[in-house]
Amino acid sequence: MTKCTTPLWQKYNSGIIPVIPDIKCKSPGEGDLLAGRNPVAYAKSLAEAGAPVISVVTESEHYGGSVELLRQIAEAVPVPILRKDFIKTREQLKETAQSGASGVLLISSILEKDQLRKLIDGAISLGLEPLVETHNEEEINDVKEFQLSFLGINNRNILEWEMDNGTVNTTEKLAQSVSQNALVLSESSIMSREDVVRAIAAGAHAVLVGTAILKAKDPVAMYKALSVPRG
Ligand SMILES: O=C(O)c1ccccc1NCC(=O)[C@H](O)[C@H](O)COP(=O)(O)O
Repeated sequence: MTKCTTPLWQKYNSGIIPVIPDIKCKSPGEGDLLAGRNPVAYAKSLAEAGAPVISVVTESEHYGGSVELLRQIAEAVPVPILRKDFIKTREQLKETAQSGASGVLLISSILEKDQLRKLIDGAISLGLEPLVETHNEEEINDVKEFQLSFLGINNRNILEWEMDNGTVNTTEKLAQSVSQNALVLSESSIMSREDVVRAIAAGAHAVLVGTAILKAKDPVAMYKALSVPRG
């Protein structure tokens, strides 16, 4: 039950910092991010560049995504796909599994603890690897009772719709407080190699990057530039 973390650990153990590209068609802060590109072709190019996992934002109103896009990318790309959305129900988990995703984001700030527990169990029972996302010390403490293989630290407060200035400082503050033997993913606001190095030095094992790759003149070159050797 480690569909996403296995390839991430393999990359990490090979000495390269694993970078998960995040595909979002637009964002509240940046507007259109695809600039006329086909998101499926974009996903394929990043898988070919070495991405061990690809993340797809399916929320439609703010990020322009869809479950249909998730399905198309999962069908076209030979690496595990992680679904990012505001998942609150078992129905959404079923839809995620049926679309061909391997992992699913569960956001601790929008879920009661019991609801989160049920969704973690539900995801696992459907063959999905849950990525449980936190943003502050309280949330890190709240999820300590769960045995997690994949834990996210979002450098932004997702409830502010990307209008806040997230920084890797959040990962630097929180990564050492993670008590599980989990793969720790630093998400959002990672713009440079220096940010990647800082996140890993703080205790993260992998990073998730959307905007910096999407906005680069040459996304594949940017992807490779961010995939730096570890320490
Ligand atoms: O991260 C979330 O909790 C989330 C949930 C549902 C839809 C979108 C969500 N966040 C947006 C992202 O996933 C960011 O695109 C991602 O963290 C990359 O951030 P950035 O590199 O700053 O574009």
